[in-house]
Amino acid sequence: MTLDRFYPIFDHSDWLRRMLPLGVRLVQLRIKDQPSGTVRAQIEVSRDLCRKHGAVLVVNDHWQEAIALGCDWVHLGQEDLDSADLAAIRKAGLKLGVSTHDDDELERVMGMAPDYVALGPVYPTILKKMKWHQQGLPRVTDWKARIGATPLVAIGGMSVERASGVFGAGADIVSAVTDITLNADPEARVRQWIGATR
Ligand SMILES: Cc1ncc(COP(=O)(O)OP(=O)(O)O)c(N)n1
Ligand SMILES: Cc1ncsc1CCOP(=O)(O)O
Ligand SMILES: [Mg+2]
Repeated sequence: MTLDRFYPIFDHSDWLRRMLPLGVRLVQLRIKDQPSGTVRAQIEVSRDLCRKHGAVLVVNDHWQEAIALGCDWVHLGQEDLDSADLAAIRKAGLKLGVSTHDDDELERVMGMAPDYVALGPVYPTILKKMKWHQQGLPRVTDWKARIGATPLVAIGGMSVERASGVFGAGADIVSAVTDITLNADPEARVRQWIGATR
């Protein structure tokens, strides 16, 4: 299965309800600091919305809930991977996307046969405080050379205007948060993204 080249990330199923009808085909639900009942309910609603619209849902962090609720994909960062049960994730048939930021992390995750590798932040991000300021485009090219056929997701400070340069550097997929969620017209921005990536 080939993943769509545009990969928005949202923190609530209401965003998916708005954006999936526009043609989003790959989306992440990234919920932080919510009670477990809310997390489960959000995943369930998002799962059903994605099924209805024929989109791929990636659940961030909450791999146990993703298994329990019959989801298809999880995204795990390095700290998540310290405690996640990869065998259980694979046994349940879930696909796995992983975050990387440096050589050691890349070496670690390639041993897990991930279904995509994300590199970030390619550009400075305002979404969260990170140890890395910006990886830059040469790093995208280097990562792609090292992971071969595994899809490479570029994340961090992405915008419609930056997408073609990032694809040119070797990314297969571009992921964005605040370029959409903080835009004055998020629907129009998603339409621009879809136009720029298909
Ligand atoms: C596509 C994509 N890339 C990277 C991340 C970051 O994951 P992680 O390092 O676990 O950090 P949190 O998002 O959980 O704060 C991601 N979620 N998606
Ligand atoms: C979660 C995450 N991981 C690396 S950069 C990033 C944030 C991306 O957000 P934005 O697209 O707003 O920079
Ligand atoms: Mg995480």
